[in-house]
Amino acid sequence: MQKRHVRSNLRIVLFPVVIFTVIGIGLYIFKKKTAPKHFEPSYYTEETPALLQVPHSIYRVVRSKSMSSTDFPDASCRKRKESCPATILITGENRTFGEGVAKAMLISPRPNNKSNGLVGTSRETNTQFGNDLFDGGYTYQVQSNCLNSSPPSMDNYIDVACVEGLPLWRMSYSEINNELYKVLISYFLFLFQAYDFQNSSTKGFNVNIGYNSTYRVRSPDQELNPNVVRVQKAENMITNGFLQFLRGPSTKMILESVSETPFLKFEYPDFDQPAMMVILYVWMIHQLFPVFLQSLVYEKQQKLRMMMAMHGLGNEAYWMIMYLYFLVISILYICAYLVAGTLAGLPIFIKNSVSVQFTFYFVFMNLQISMSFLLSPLFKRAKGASVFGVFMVFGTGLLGAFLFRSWVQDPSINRIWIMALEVYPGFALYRGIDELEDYGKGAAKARTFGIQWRHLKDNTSGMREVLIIMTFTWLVFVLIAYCVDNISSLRSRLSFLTKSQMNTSSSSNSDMEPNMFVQMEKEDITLERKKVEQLQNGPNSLYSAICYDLKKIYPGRDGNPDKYAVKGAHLALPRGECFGMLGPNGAGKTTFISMMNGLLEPTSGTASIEGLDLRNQMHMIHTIMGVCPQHDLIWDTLTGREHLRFYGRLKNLSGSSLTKAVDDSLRGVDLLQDGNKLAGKYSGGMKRKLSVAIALIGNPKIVYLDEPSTGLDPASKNKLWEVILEAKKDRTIILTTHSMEEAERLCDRIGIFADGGFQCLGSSDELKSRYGGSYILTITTTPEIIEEVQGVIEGFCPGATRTYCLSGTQKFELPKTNIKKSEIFGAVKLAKKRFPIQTWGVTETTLEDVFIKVAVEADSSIV
Ligand SMILES: Nc1ncnc2c1ncn2[C@@H]1O[C@H](COP(=O)(O)OP(=O)(O)OP(=O)(O)O)[C@@H](O)[C@H]1O
Repeated sequence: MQKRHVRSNLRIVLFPVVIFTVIGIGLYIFKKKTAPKHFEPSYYTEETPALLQVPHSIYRVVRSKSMSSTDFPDASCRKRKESCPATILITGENRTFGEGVAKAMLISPRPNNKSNGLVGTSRETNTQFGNDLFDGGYTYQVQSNCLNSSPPSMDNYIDVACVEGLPLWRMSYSEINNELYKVLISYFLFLFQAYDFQNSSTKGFNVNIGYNSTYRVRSPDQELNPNVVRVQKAENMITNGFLQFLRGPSTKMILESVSETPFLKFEYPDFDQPAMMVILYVWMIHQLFPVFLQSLVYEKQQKLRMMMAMHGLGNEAYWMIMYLYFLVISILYICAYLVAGTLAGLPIFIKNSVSVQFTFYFVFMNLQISMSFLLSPLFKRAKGASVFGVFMVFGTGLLGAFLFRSWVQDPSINRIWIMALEVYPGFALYRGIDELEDYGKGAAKARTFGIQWRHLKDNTSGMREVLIIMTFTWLVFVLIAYCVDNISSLRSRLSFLTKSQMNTSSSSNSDMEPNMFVQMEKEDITLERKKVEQLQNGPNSLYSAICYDLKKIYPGRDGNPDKYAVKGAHLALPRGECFGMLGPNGAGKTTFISMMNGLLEPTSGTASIEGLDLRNQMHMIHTIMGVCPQHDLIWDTLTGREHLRFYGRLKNLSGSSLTKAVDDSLRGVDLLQDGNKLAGKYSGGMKRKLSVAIALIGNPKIVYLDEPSTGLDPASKNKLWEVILEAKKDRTIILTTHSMEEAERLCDRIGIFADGGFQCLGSSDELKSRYGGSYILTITTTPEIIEEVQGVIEGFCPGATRTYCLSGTQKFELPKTNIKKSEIFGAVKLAKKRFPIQTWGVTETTLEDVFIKVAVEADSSIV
């Protein structure tokens, strides 16, 4: 069945490919345009100033009572901005040498704070070099003193401050370690740097450098390892100090900067005002929602789902098939989306973990499918559902970007509210994609990796939050959608319970019914009722379908009284019988058939089909039932053969027996040549033939045919009748028709249904002899003499009644008991001598006459 949308499914799955191809081309052009001309085509290397890690003023260590050393700066320096010195602890075997080198290491005062002398930053980093120098935080010039320096200022958009380096001598490195430990653990303060000159002298320089190792990075195996931050500059400073100590200030050995290996330099265009790319991704992923919703509503609107149910496809199976079908499309779509996005070179796809991305989209797709099931009962028309879906998708993207995003970023909004909003799947999708985009872009800038599974361990992770919420919402939606879908059958089961209680509490419920039900029952109807009552006592292998007093009352709405559509029908149909139901419009035929095929729940009474009870075994009855509804319920996008294969499978046919059954069906209804044509391109008659073939495939035990030959040409009609006559041999057929010819040709018994009940039952001949014991005389004269003609007819046949009179043409019913056919001929001959007769004729009663008579009688008997 699901093959029917191959092309449209392919179009859907290729949609992201098209979009990302366009974006990829756009980015390629952008890249070409913006690539620096003086570099190799698109490769680039970046220089980073070599920096020191300097603690921010408030974290620099000062003297306190708990510390044994008294040479630390006084705490009063904290009151003045950036005036606390940065302490450098030094030790070694030779104090004079060590203090000399440390002093030479610090650069002389530079009053103008020019960036030429920049050496340190207080900014945290998780890279060795920290090339984010210009991204906030103070930048320091470490000098021997800051007496003449200007206060912190802006230089080339960088805050530059002078910081005084304060070397303090300690007796041993263990003393330094002791102080470093105390300072760090007890006060959360940081010393600037520590140097152990060991046995260094003017002849040789051996140094051990102490650095701040509180910056940590995660290693690939998830360990938190200390990051060796900015040690290069510390090393260079002390080496330079040693050189200057030996050779004087004119000799310098300065590490200015470090260069990375070349990398592909490409800044992605910043579309993110406001979150344009995120909106696009949200639309692309969410666009399957209207497709699914429309598809579900379409099957309901076209009654295809009902048709499938009537052929044995249970609710659960339908759910499963549709769900899996949508899921397969979704998975293909996600794959196409991820591959196309990656090929287009977008960071959100390249930088983030593929498995995280796939999991996120997979969970959302499931949520989206369950939401389609949940909302589908709200719509009657597929177009309405589709329009709603499209608006919802577009609205979600826009609301997400312009409202929801700002709420997420606003720390003053309680997280609970954000989580409540994320219960709406569109916002959860927006949040997730926004996270992926942020991680992707950030990673592209820093040339690291985007979101990984380990990021989801963090309790504050937005992705973790939406994944949990979406999974929860998905399960809830599935549960609610399933309950809503089954609510009608649940209700009917409950109503059946109350009805059976009613039936057991009172043997007859006739006192519930209005007086108008009470009318004289015809003899044939009484016989049928008695037969049914006898059959009620035990199963009978001869009878395929038995109706026990089926009744249907439609509840009155808007102040109207209840409508008694079927007032109690008894019927016993032997196997192999084709039973015809005739009746005027509104008589209750469709209601009766709908109760029999499970579309409507009887108000009371029941029926047994092949021993199965209509009230609680309908799902089993569906598997042995075939239905040709009044209006063709077929998929325009499936071929006739595919229809038959689908319904054949529902009837448990498979393999070669299925192929044979399909071929025989197509041949039977003369559609073999057009079997592979789309049913949407069939003519009205061809569709009708297909509907009949669908009803008969799979050897059903009982078949309902509602006006099967409507719209067929005489030749096709005859062919179809042959098929039905052949089919009725080993099954029971109930057929409704307005064609007397069809009823007479196909039906073994006919029941005329009027005013909510059978008015007569019997074969065509029985009915004609029972209800039509008269000749019909049709006579046409000039209109002026119709009274005279009527007088003559009534004169020669007492009891003659005029049933029709229009512009000179009159019809008379002449009771067979009062006149012979030859006497009619003689009388007309005599009449011709008195007045001119244009045309005349005598016929026996037809089924049509019986029909009209019975219908009129039923109509006039209504109180
Ligand atoms: N859902 C409903 N709610 C209320 N009344 C209904 C409903 N469906 C049918 N009826 C009424 O029940 C009566 C029987 O309708 P039904 O459709 O069974 O007649 P019918 O014999 O099939 O007519 P037709 O030959 O025109 O199809 C009609 O008076 C109709 O108005």
